[in-house]
Amino acid sequence: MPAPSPSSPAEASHRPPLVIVMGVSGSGKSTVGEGLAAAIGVPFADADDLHPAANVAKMSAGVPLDDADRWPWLARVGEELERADAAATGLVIACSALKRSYRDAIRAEAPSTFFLQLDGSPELLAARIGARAGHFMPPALLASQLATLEPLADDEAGATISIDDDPAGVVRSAVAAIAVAV
Ligand SMILES: Nc1ncnc2c1ncn2[C@@H]1O[C@H](COP(=O)(O)OP(=O)(O)OP(=O)(O)O)[C@@H](O)[C@H]1O
Ligand SMILES: O=C(O)[C@H](O)[C@@H](O)[C@H](O)[C@H](O)CO
Repeated sequence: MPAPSPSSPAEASHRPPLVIVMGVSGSGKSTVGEGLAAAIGVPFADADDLHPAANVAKMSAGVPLDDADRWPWLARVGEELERADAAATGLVIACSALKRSYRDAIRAEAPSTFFLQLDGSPELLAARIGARAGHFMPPALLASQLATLEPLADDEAGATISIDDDPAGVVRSAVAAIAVAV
C-alpha cells in the first residue's frame, strides 16, 4: 500500500513553521506574533522594521501606503521567510498582508507560509489603537486599513482568530490554530 501523502510542505519536511500574523493596524500582530513565536520556539520578526524609511514617513504623516509603496516591503518579508525556510529555523512575522495579491506574492517566495488572521470589530480596533502610545501609525489610518483588507479566503492556508480576549488568551488561540494546521 502506498504511504499517505503529506498534507503540507511543512509536514513533508518536518520543518518548524513559517507563520505570518496578519491583519489591520492595531489588531495585535506584534503582541500576538511575539507571544506565538515564544510559545512555539521559533524566531520572531516585525515587518514594521522592514519598511523603507519613506514608508514610515508617509504613514507617520497620515497618508496610507499604496501598492507601489508596499511591493518592495513585501519582497523583504518574502526574503525573510525564504531565508528562514532554507535554514529550517521557522519564523513568525507580524505583517499586515492586507490583500490577497500580497499574500500570493509572499507564497510565491515561501509556499508553506501559514497566514494567521487577527479579527476584531472596528470599535475594538479603534479602542486598542487609541490606547497605544509611541507608535508611528496614526489612529486615523484604521479606516483605510479596513477598506483595503481582503480577508483570508477559504482556499488560503491559514486560520482566523478573534482578538476579543486578553493577550494571553489570543496567543493561546494562535498556538491552537497553528497546532491543528501545521
Ligand atoms: N488582546 C489584547 N488585549 C488588549 N490589548 C491588546 C491586545 N493585543 C494587543 N493589544 C494592545 O493593542 C495595541 C495594538 O497592538 P499591536 O501593536 O500588537 O498591534 P499591531 O497589529 O502590531 O499594530 P500595527 O500594525 O499598527 O503595528 C497595543 O497597545 C497592544 O499592547
Ligand atoms: O500595509 C500597510 O499599510 C502597513 O504595513 C501598515 O499595516 C503598517 O505597517 C502597520 O499596520 C503599522 O504598524
